[in-house]
Amino acid sequence: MEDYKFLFKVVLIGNAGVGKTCLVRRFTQGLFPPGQGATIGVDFMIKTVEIEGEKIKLQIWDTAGQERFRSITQSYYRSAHALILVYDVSSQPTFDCLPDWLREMEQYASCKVLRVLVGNKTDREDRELPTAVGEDFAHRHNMYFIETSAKEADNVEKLFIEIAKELTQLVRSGHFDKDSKVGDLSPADVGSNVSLPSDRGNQVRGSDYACCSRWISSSS
Ligand SMILES: Nc1nc2c(ncn2[C@@H]2O[C@H](COP(=O)(O)OP(=O)(O)OP(=O)(O)O)[C@@H](O)[C@H]2O)c(=O)[nH]1
Repeated sequence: MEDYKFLFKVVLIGNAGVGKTCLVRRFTQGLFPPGQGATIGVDFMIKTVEIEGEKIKLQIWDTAGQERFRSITQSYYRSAHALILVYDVSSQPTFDCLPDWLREMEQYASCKVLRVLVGNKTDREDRELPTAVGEDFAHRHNMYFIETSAKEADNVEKLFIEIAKELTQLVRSGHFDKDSKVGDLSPADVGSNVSLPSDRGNQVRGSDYACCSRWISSSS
């Protein structure tokens, strides 16, 4: 058995070009990749972090933002413990699409999923979305909120560490079924220390979202 306490699946979604791949690369490899292409379908990376002396393995799924991959990427929502919905603070259209992404989440993800809204590219000088606008959206939809810059490595570590902390607490409090089986989308190396949202698929009950409605932080 591998040496970790919990394995969590974290899935990034959001419009093409908002910086999902850069956030994942920054966190897992510590770099800001120069001019890379759009994600095709889905990609994943693994990073183990330490939370209160325990090793927590994060399996981070980076999905393609382009519409044509939507049916592939949707199938990854259901086994996610956390969904990170990313928009670009310098692009109003990426923010305007958030309600569509929320509908997708409600349709395809577990109602127990931890939902995080991320406003990326805070380093840009042509910001269109003030912090308060993102905060307000997250608040209204019971999501955590944080602003990041993958380029400047601002809040990226914090984003993933806070998710790992929160998921660890949720598992310990019985929010997820501890020993439920791994979904069919997992790679072969997934060990037995895995917890999954027990309530999958379309059975969304609005009230269940309240359990995930806290803030991580906003950079101001
Ligand atoms: N200024 C700035 N640019 C960023 C940041 N993050 C990403 N970018 C740029 O935004 C563009 C798109 O980044 P990606 O990470 O490929 O975006 P994506 O969301 O993964 O896109 P898809 O794979 O098509 O869904 C690239 O040119 C990045 O260099 C950031 O924090 N600041």
